[in-house]
Amino acid sequence: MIEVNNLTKRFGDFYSVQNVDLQIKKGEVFGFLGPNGAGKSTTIRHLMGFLQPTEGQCSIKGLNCRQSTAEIQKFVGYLPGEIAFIDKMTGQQFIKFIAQMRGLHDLTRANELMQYFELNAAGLIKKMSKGMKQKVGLICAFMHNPEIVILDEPTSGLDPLIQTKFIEFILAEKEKGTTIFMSSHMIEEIEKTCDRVAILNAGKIVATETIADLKKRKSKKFLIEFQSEQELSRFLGEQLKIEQTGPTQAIIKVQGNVQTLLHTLADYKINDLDIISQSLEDIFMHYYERGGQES
Ligand SMILES: Nc1ncnc2c1ncn2[C@@H]1O[C@H](COP(=O)(O)OP(=O)(O)OP(=O)(O)O)[C@@H](O)[C@H]1O
Repeated sequence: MIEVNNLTKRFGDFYSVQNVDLQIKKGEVFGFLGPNGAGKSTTIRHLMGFLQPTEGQCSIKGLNCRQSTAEIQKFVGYLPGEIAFIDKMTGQQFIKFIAQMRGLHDLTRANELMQYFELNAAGLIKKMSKGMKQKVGLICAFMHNPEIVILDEPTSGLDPLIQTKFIEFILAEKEKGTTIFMSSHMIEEIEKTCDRVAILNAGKIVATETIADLKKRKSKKFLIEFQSEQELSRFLGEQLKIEQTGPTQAIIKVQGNVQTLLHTLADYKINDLDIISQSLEDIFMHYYERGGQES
């Protein structure tokens, strides 16, 4: 549905994105993560046909994004990272203006969305908060019921309540079969909504994974307080991933089955045991910091 092949963009001597490959299937919700300046918006701008690739190409439904921009925009909904609003318009006037440009006369869906996202769009855009402007952008991206939606940091500026509503909204769109490609810094929203995720670091894709696979790799840490130093030193001889964190305390990292650890612990005198679950955020952080080398 969405194809990015060997996309490379150079600004002067600087490579903003390099050899980026992405394939997003029909009906898939695909997350695009990466630290600030990784090249997410640059990739998205190529998909919308706003930038000419230095190398490679992007296509949506088989249409070249640079050559068929107008045609693609008919069936794609787009939320830019920074929206160019016409400040002297009210939110309602802007939504109507974008609808007219799209040849959309029925504003039923736009009104439903305004209600859903709790937006009063009667006021001037220039007087709106960042979150209100973001809601105007979201309504413009979805009001024509597009089959493909491309969102650049959709929850930026939204309060936690609306972020939660946004997650429910995306899940409902997914049910309807909408194909969604979204960049984000919110790992929770990616975890809850996406089928797959690609991680970009310094212009290059460092990982493309299903959320299900990432979740399987989550490890657990067991923080154990032994009754004595002798018990801990005896335990240090076990074939486990043990890190001593105090005279009688150790952390054991377990991935997957905890049976071996529990079985081993039965032979030791312990005072206390705490379990620390690794979050998906911890897994992502490895990609962010090390450029893809997971520990
Ligand atoms: N028109 C441009 N001219 C020169 N450099 C640019 C241009 N557009 C983007 N860049 C550079 O390309 C890199 C990637 O920028 P981009 O906006 O794509 O990152 P991003 O991943 O979207 O970041 P963020 O999470 O901060 O929004 C940055 O170093 C940026 O300065």
